[in-house]
Amino acid sequence: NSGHRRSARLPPGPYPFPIIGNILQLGRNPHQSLARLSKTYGPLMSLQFGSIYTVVVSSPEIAKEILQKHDHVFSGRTIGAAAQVHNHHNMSMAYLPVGNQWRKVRKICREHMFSTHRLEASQGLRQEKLKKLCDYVHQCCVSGRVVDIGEAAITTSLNLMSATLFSVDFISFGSESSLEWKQTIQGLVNILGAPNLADFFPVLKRFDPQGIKREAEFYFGKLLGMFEDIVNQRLLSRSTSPDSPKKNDLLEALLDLCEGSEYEFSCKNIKHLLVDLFIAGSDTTASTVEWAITELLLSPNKMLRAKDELRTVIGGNKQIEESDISRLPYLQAVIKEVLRFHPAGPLLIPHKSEADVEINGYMIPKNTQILVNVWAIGRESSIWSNPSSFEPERFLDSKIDFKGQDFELIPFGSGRRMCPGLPLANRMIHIMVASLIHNFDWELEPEEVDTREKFGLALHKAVPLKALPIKL
Ligand code: HEM
Repeated sequence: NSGHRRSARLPPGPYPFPIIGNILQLGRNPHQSLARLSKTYGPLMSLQFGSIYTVVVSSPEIAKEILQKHDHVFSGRTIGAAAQVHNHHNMSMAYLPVGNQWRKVRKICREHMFSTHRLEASQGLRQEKLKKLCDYVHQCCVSGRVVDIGEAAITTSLNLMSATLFSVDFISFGSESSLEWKQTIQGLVNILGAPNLADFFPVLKRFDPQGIKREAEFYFGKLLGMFEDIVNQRLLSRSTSPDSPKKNDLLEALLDLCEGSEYEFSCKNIKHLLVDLFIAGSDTTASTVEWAITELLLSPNKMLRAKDELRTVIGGNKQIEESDISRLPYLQAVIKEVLRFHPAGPLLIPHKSEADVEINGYMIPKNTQILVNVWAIGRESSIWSNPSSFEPERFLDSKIDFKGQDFELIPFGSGRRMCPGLPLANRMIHIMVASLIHNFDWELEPEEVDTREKFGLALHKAVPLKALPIKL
């Protein structure tokens, strides 16, 4: 609150206007505006968004202080009105405070979904979905149709996720149900990422001036209903044919947990967990794939190098498998470079301080919203040479990785709130990008590629990439 401002020890920042504070300075692309402001005010900067006092972190050193050294204090979340509908925030992994229930949900996912063992067991399911992507692009080749890469990527990431989570043949390219899933999930992603005046000004909360809460209620309700159908179908098949072999997926494990007493987990918890995983995992993965293909098309030499590596390591017409990834160092460097240059969560998910803490000689009061600008860190010229050019080579002789230990590259965050989906995301991104470039050549249409960004819960291309596939 504005009282904090009078203390000389708060981090510096631009002057806040009465009532609105610094809201107008956010602009359309807050990650870019905040990166510019931090050039003036430094890597620990204060802003006031209506009633929400916010600190923006823009250097690896301070990110380390916040996400590692003082992790226990900064692991809270600020929760907007949109996330509170259907009581989601009280069951959601992404919004629950760090405590027993949050630990329980993270543990369930770690053990039953993201462990190497589980991911190895489910990779065959993903392999089938990858083949669908290749078949679809192949059809486009035959009929001379351009492919909207972002669309193809979101359909595929939804399919890869649904295969891993509940082995359902989810959506097919261009089908009606596919459109419904995509629109519902993207609708929810957009609504959760949209700045809401009712969050900045609590007096407006009950008026819902932008209709965000209403829209969130609609999309959440729809998605919860869709997952309910899937859960009910599985419950039915478990009860009608108890002797048939168990499915090797997260849903089966979750239903087992519901039946056991160990976890106190209910069908309701399952639905809310599935919502979280789909919201956090599908759009982020798809937009990363779209950026990767965009950057490779803009740098024909790098595209050639990535294709050469695939031809040498995998050979001819074979489809890539997840176990090939470790033998593809150039592809890995490409994906690291994409995550540096176009991190899907440019400001992470906002954190919140749970107590007063001193960082770098400045006071950060309890309940401060914390934004970590990983986009700015990724483009900082004192850390990276030629930060605004796409150079996967920079990672070839470097040990820097995005697993949360190297604070100059933290697209998945770090510390206890770090993205739990990283091991799955890592596999999905590599196999999608590899499939798209190994099996096809691409011709750009139109000639010029637009690389502007559109801010949201996931950072997207403002103009979708469309390219014509050519069968090799
Ligand atoms: C390119 C792909 C992805 C990127 C860049 C990404 C990035 C992130 C980031 C930056 C956070 C917030 C970390 C923080 O607040 O400090 C996060 C949280 C989260 N991610 Fe991911 N993610 C990706 C894919 C996935 C996938 C595939 C899943 C699940 C299947 C997933 C599930 C989650 C969940 C549930 C959270 C909330 C965790 C919590 O608050 O405890 N993400 N992710």
